[in-house]
Amino acid sequence: MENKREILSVKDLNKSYDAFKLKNVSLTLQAGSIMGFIGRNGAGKTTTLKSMVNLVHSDTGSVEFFGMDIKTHESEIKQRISFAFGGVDYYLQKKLGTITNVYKRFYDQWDEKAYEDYLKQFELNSDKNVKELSQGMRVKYGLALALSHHAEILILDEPTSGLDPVSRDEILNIFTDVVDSKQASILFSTHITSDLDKCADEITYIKNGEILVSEEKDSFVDSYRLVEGSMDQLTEALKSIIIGCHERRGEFSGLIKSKDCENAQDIKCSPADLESIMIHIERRA
Ligand SMILES: Nc1ncnc2c1ncn2[C@@H]1O[C@H](COP(=O)(O)OP(=O)(O)OP(=O)(O)O)[C@@H](O)[C@H]1O
Repeated sequence: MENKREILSVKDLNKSYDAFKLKNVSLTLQAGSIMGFIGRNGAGKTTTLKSMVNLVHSDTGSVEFFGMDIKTHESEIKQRISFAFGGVDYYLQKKLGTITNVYKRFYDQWDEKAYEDYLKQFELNSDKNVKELSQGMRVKYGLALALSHHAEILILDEPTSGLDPVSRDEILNIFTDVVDSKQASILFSTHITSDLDKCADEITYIKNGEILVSEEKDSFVDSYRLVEGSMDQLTEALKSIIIGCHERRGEFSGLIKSKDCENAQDIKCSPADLESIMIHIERRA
């Protein structure tokens, strides 16, 4: 990626609830990139994202946006970022125009022309109430707000959940347009790994409150291969390198590290995708 510049740095975040711990969570986001944040239900994605923007108070650790600490420069940082946890699903009885009039007062860099353009592009009508919008339209409205104050980083918790494949594709296209035109970088959580296959540059994977991996998506995906075969092909040597082996109807499937491919000759070995990697890693004891 050209012009790597770190615009978000999370270091060793810890947060304890009664039955859950976020443990030493660290990640960095580069300018001009889309980072997908994945993990099972309850793995700690929302807690991490909320801790970043100080909606959850971490016990220890630091979060810096543009080199400034969120705890000491919160209002300055919040002028330059945007975050959304779910689509706009509050003030259901209010017109979009009314909500926008309140929202825009918080932002020094509000750009009315950009906002009008996004409304047009997303086919949204200011005179409609939120309750009249579909889920996809609510997400688009949230994006129109986020993008109209020149936010440099968008932090979005499951922005595509509940959307049909066509609406999801539209949202992902908007993400890539925004990043490619250098308007903003995006960090978003999702369970829909195929969305990330389409648009993410980087992947951060959290498991049980700990970051398992945070790196470039292509190299992460390429570091694994999917192996399949009949049970009699599952030798002791293969068992020692296979990850998350699963047996079904006399056939096994699992992951191996790409570097171990030469030890799995005569076995069907194919490229992995994020979904298969996640499934097998989660199956690992
Ligand atoms: N305010 C809270 N008090 C106590 N426990 C909490 C609180 N908020 C979250 N948790 C717990 O922390 C864990 C992580 O929750 P979190 O919402 O961060 O997970 P997630 O990865 O976003 O999950 P999902 O994909 O289901 O949205 C869960 O076990 C949850 O019950």
